[in-house]
Amino acid sequence: MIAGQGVMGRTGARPELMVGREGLAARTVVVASVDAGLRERLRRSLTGLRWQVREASGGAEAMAHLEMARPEALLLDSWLPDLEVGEFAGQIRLLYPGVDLIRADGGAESGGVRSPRRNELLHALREAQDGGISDAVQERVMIGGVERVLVEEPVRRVVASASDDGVLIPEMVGRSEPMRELARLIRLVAPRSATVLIEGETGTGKEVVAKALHRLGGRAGKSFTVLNCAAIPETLLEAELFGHTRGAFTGAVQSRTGRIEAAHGGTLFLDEIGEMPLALQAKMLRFLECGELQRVGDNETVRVDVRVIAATHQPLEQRAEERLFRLDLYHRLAVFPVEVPALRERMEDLPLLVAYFLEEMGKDAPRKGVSDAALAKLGEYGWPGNVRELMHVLERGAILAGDRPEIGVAEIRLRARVRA
Ligand SMILES: Nc1ncnc2c1ncn2[C@@H]1O[C@H](COP(=O)(O)OP(=O)(O)OP(=O)(O)O)[C@@H](O)[C@H]1O
Repeated sequence: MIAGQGVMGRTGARPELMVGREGLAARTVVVASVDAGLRERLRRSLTGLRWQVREASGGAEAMAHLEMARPEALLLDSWLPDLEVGEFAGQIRLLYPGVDLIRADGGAESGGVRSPRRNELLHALREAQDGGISDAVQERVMIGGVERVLVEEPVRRVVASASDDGVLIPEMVGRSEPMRELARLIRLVAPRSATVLIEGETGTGKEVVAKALHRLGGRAGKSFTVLNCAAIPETLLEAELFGHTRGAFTGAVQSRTGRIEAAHGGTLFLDEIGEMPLALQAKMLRFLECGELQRVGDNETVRVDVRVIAATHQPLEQRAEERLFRLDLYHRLAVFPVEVPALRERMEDLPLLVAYFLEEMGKDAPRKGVSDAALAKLGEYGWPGNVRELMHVLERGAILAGDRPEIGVAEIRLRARVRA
């Protein structure tokens, strides 16, 4: 069965996914590494590339997967806790000559014919390895009487290349043109300290983009702090962001560090920035311009080094023109604007996203597939809630399918009035 006639009909793209009782991801790869972070990054990127990933933290576990899962490929880290890698690789060659062996240390077995499949896996491996490396230079300094770790501009091992359009971001599932463009922009701006404004409808993945910017930048090893400006009452937001001294206002029984100061050295993600009250916007602008802030009720100025990434689902420029948002703050935030596409604008990514979420759900419960008709139904929908809505529809579908291995058309419950 070939998936996604409905999707194909919509976009003209040809999803290469196989669906049916075997599930959507037809190819299997074993990832053998003691590094859980590397395995996780590989699992995410390879799942997006339609691989079913079996993880092994050592050689013996990898061997068991090779025996049980009969995979097409094995990605082997340069060190294993229980077996000597070179010897293990030699055994694999003998016992499983049909398995594509890719070694992280570039050992002899990683040669051979450079098939598209090998290239794809090698590429994913390099990406995942780079994602784990932070070459940030750290320095301890005293700020406001407190020792802080300051992160200098990093000397990154891998510098983003604007022309490298084949390189996607592992945690962002999608290979459509809008996602390629987004990945290109992320890679360009991540290593810089410029403020980024992420715009996009609800559920498109703005926070995913913000995290990718943090991970690929020089502050990867530092904190990533999220503050949703819409979730905190207006009266508390200033103190939450900037901190306050004891007695600064009724109820301030002790002094408190604000989120900006707490994020020192790292990245501060201001979600729903459009909801920030106008009075606070002036204070935020001052901080962005000089990197200094004053706690509520305090005269002392504190210098804070933080990268600010903001997100909005509102048309912020328009709100600024309507004087609902400060125009000067808009320009300061939008040094580098990034637009995350709505799901309906990249429907060719739908099968990949479905495969990815089924795989994710398969970690806690028996893995399910999706019938052709169900996938077609998903392809005909308008997705006002974007990727988040797709995830929830699949979760609900999997529960409704009960013990059946496949989510059928009846289990796909969509909001009636928003069909494309
Ligand atoms: N490209 C993607 N690949 C994988 N998962 C994604 C992708 N985009 C979004 N998601 C998932 O969808 C959910 C919603 O994403 P996220 O919270 O980043 O959206 P958002 O645009 O910030 O939403 P909101 O505007 O409501 O804050 C999350 O669970 C996220 O992991």
